[in-house]
Amino acid sequence: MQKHTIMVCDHIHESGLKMLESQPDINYINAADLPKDELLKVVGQADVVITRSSTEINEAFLNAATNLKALVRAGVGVDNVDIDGCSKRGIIVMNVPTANTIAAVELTMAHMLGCMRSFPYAHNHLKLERVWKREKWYGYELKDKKLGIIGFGNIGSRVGKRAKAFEMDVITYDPYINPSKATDLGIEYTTNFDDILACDIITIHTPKTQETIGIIGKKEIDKMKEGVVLINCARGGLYDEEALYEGLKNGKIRFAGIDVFVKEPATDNPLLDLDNITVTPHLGANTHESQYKIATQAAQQALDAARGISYPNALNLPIRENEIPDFVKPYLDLMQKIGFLAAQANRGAIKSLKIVGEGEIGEFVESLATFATVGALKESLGETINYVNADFVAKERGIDVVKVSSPTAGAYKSIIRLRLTTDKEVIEISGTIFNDDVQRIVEINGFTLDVEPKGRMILFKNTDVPGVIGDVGQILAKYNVNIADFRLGRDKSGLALAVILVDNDVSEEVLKELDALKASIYVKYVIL
Ligand SMILES: NC(=O)c1ccc[n+]([C@@H]2O[C@H](COP(=O)([O-])OP(=O)(O)OC[C@H]3O[C@@H](n4cnc5c(N)ncnc54)[C@H](O)[C@@H]3O)[C@@H](O)[C@H]2O)c1
Ligand SMILES: O=C(O)[C@H](O)COP(=O)(O)O
Repeated sequence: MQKHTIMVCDHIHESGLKMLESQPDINYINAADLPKDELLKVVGQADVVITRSSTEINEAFLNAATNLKALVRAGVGVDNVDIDGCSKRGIIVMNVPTANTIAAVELTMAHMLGCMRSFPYAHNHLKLERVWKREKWYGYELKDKKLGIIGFGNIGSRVGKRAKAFEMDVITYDPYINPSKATDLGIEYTTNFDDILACDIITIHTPKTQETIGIIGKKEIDKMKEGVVLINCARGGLYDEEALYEGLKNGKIRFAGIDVFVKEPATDNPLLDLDNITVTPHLGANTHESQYKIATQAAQQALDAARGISYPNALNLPIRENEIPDFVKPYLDLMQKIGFLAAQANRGAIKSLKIVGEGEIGEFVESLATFATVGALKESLGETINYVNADFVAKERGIDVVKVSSPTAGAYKSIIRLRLTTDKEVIEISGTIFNDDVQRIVEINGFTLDVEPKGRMILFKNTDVPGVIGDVGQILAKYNVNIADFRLGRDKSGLALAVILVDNDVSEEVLKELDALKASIYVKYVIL
């Protein structure tokens, strides 16, 4: 039995570990307790890894992970993963997007309440210092305060709902959502960031991207109300930490609730020296319920990926299987075969690929191009080319990939065409699907045909003179090569192209003999 290795690089709930341990085809390695430099020495064994935010998936990791095919981030944020680096290497990156939503939402509410009532400070005063001083701990209420939410996705929107239950006035800024997502909940939607800066409390729930790093800095804090409260349970660095420190120190920011830091573990962070901040060590996802869900989902995703079954929540696959209509799938499969066929029939350094989708299939030309590229490069790169790295590899090799779509397809409902140009020649192949799933090559280099693309195929171009078919048949018979199907295309200039499907392997000797026929223009042999 072929065994796949799944390595767990960070601590996940034992429910997920048990799922991995119990699989006969899985070699499971728990490397969560290894120091990260030690991890690099063993990660080369892994086909699939499961990680959390504590493992940096950078160049050094990827260079060490020589067998890695897929990575499961057991959580939401992938700012610790070099996704481009993974894509270049054909590594599929998945996350587990919603399993920790509630945990993060509730921690955000806890921080908000903690900030309003100085909860941890009052607690420590009594518990650690044994001081009973009720008048020292007057707090503030959430009711009637205005909450500004930056980022209204899974977490932000649920924070909004809960804030409404506290009778807060809520406004959100998220340029990427349909405003009705907020307004349907009675939450104001704004495209003016200053509306957020004018709030009593501000919380952020965006991913960490070039656009959101430092989205709150000194300039923004200057515009805020005196005594504003800031919450960050999303990612360190969304609030510029120096500006946050300054604002807390000079009292412009009355209080902050912070779960995440630029550098973690954050035991040396100057923010910890302040006494108007509540901090937690990146606990947003750390509830029993959420970690159980994340670990079991991550383990299942890792198992499916290791076995090549599916890649749920893949972030760098250009095509999401569940978003592709059923009628498109056989065209994609056919396009990959056409790419493979074309590259075998026209060996050499590929210069360009022109992918055309006509008719209904036209709008899926991007996906057709990915499949054509995989097919065309499979001849030279074998299994190292896949749907994740196809675009990168084509670019790296200087292959010009041209995509054309047209709403009409002549006599067909849809037709797909590939023109593959190498340093030697050009080949053009077109295909279509009949009766929903019957694949057919309908044209090769201008010759109209009707061939099922499968198995061993001889392409024989010749001058269209009497006796050629008989000669070809005789040679194949002489070498015990059985003909399964013989399709002929002819053109007006007196040339013909035969596509001969055969049951047995065809040797060089046979091909040479066919090519030696007087009528022969070329002989090509391909295997699909
Ligand atoms: N502290 C924790 O342990 C913890 C736990 C879970 C999630 N998180 C983090 O919380 C964040 C949100 O997670 P989610 O599950 O809600 O993600 P999500 O993808 O559901 O929502 C993110 C939202 O941010 C919006 N957004 C993106 N760029 C924006 C911008 N420039 N301005 C305003 N809005 C923008 C998106 O449109 C989206 O609606 C992520 O950074 C995630 O890593 C942290
Ligand atoms: O993005 C996330 O899912 C959270 O920040 C949780 O990260 P963690 O798995 O490292 O706790």
